[in-house]
Amino acid sequence: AWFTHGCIQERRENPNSLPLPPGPKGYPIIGSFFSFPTYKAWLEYDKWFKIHGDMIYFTVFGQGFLVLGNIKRVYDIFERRSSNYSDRPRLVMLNEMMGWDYIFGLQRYGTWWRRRRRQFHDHFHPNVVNRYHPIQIDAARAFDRSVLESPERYKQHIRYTFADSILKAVYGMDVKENETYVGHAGTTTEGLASAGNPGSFLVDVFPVMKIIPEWFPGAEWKRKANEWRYLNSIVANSLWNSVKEQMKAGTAKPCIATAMMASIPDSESPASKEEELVRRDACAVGFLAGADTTISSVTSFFMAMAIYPDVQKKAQAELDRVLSGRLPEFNDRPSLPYINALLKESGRWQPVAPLAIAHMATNADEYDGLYIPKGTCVIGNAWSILHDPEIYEDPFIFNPDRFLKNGEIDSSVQDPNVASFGFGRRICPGRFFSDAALFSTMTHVLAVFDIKPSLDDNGKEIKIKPNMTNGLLSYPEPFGCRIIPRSKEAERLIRNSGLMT
Ligand code: HEM
Repeated sequence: AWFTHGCIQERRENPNSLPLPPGPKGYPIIGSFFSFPTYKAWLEYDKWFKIHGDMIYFTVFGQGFLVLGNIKRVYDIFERRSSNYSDRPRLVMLNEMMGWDYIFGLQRYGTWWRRRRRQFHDHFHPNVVNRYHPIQIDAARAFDRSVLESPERYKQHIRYTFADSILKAVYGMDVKENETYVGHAGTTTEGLASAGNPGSFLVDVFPVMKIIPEWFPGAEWKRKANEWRYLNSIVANSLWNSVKEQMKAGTAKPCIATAMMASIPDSESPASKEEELVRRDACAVGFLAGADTTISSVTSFFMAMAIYPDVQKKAQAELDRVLSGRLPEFNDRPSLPYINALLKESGRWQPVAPLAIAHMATNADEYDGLYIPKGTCVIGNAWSILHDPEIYEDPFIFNPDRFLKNGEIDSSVQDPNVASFGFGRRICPGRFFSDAALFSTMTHVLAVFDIKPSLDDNGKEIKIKPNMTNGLLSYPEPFGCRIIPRSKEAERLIRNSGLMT
């Protein structure tokens, strides 16, 4: 069995003998093992929806999978029946072997998860995230300066910028002194990206493979798992312990970690160790869950701007009108409808998590005359929802105008946030922080730089194909672009931006 929980279909739970949802034909025992998609599964599922309908069910070695293909299905299941569909499958590779268990995004639905999510929510809900706006503006301006110095390293600058703002907000620390941890976090999330979709590693299908030793031929995955596990334990503990030391010495800067530490009940009480662990984990998740997701979004934005120069020009024209020669601030946002539409389109065009993160059915259920077994792994295909041509005309084109009517955001067009940040009780709790990070970074780039495709040896622009990588988190495949200051005045604005913050 794949997961430690609920993988056996129990006949007595289906007293009405309802049929299972439709899906590809499987074989005895192995089920749909040979057709189980592991490469860009969202595209394969999208094809299956056209054959079997908007909800597909199949099994692989007894484990049931339900994939939901449109907004009605995800709403019915993840929102209206959220008490039954908020659990997570336990993946052997991710949870047991790579040591990702302390991250509540991957924890089972229950008290352990709820306590961490509540701590996290207290510091990331929409009414408090504006506390971090000054940090995010500083970071965006530092990003502009770094890109001016070395535009070819813009991807490293994105990582550095985001790490800087999250480190400051969560741990009150500067990225300069903590680059090692940023590197570790990057390496561990690479592991998460590759192992997070069910079926990515054979050990998920055959847990007995756990006992294979590292030195065994072909056991590279096992060596990798051990390395990721080691780095995870460093990331979980080191930054938290540093803040603890600083608090004792009276040198800690006020931040989320200090606020959380101050709220730990009396250190003599037996519960306090556990309370500390809950807070330590809630801080670490901010550092880990936010980085690569936001980085992928910003990189896709660069890719879109290089492919769609007219969109870029429109966005710059709007910024120029509103800013008249200064850099952006958060309170400019209501005056920037085209930029707001561009942000929405960035969340839709190349979703960072095309299948979100799989949920699991706690109990057997009956839905729409169909039977959903207990322990079914339930996947919302965010990619399909965000590329539904009925809702978004020409879905492969990057077109912010689809969200505008008479120069204002058209609220009748479906907001990509209904799928891009996941679903129901597990919806991304970092989305407000992320939205602000994307606004500040994208506006700071567009205000002062032009983004263009790289040139070939004959000085001709190289056409960029918007290809994305496989995995739980999907990133743009490498592409070349040039980032050039828009004018001498823009360059001066960037150089002086350090003096303004
Ligand atoms: C573009 C940026 C981001 C995207 C696209 C994104 C997307 C997602 C998705 C799809 C999920 C899974 C939801 C589900 O299970 O249905 C998720 C969960 C989560 N995200 Fe994000 N995220 C982003 C940024 C962030 C940031 C900046 C943070 C933290 C500061 C964060 C923290 C989390 C956490 C803690 C969870 C786990 C929630 C749970 O299981 O209860 N995310 N995110």
